[in-house]
Amino acid sequence: MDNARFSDQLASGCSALGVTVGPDVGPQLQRLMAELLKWNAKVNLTAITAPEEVLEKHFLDSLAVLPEVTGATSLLDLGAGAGFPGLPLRLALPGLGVTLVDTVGKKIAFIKAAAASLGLTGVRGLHARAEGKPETEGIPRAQVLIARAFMDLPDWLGLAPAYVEEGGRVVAMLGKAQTDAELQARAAERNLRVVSARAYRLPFSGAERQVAVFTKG
Ligand SMILES: C[S@@+](CC[C@H](N)C(=O)[O-])C[C@H]1O[C@@H](n2cnc3c(N)ncnc32)[C@H](O)[C@@H]1O
Repeated sequence: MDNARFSDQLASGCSALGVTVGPDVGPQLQRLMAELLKWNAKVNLTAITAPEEVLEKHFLDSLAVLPEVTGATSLLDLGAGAGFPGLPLRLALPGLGVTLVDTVGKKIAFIKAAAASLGLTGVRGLHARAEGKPETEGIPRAQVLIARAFMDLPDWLGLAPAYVEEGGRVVAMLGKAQTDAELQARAAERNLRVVSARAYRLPFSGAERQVAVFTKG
């Protein structure tokens, strides 16, 4: 994908999603894509490798949740894989400190290398397993905890509160939409409250997504 097409697709995708990013974000995402595809040729980081799909399914899907993250100063991305959604969110929100956690060392090695290559400050890759004990795991709490394609919602909501600072929120990026009643029930099981839930579609494939936000009590 050449630069002009990448810029056009990013702009039209952001517009369809109702999000805005600064002028530096496009070139930085292009560099991130180049790093991802270079690494992925040697080590398996993601099954999504066609540039158009990386742009839509990794980059734009990550940026789609900007409204749920904007305003936070710290973000913890559990099960970040090759850095999604944490890395695109950090690119769009330069003041955000982001910790990305994964059990797979090569994914964390990629995140660190990509952050260094892009000159990103405030990005920490952590090779760890999240099991609900942040102190012993060495995983810091954050104002906003986020995960995409990490665990089933009930398991995720069971684990999540341990990683959120007081007054913080849990952002769940869901492939399969839940009804309001289902979200309320899942939240109540874990002594959480639903703050918001929003369905959206990826701009080119039309794939359905949902983002739900929870807070304690
Ligand atoms: C399906 S991938 C999703 C990756 C990324 N969030 C995305 O949406 O592209 C799930 C990731 O969670 C990681 N993972 C699974 N259980 C974990 C745990 N308990 N702690 C940290 N990472 C975990 C896996 O290694 C894998 O990289």
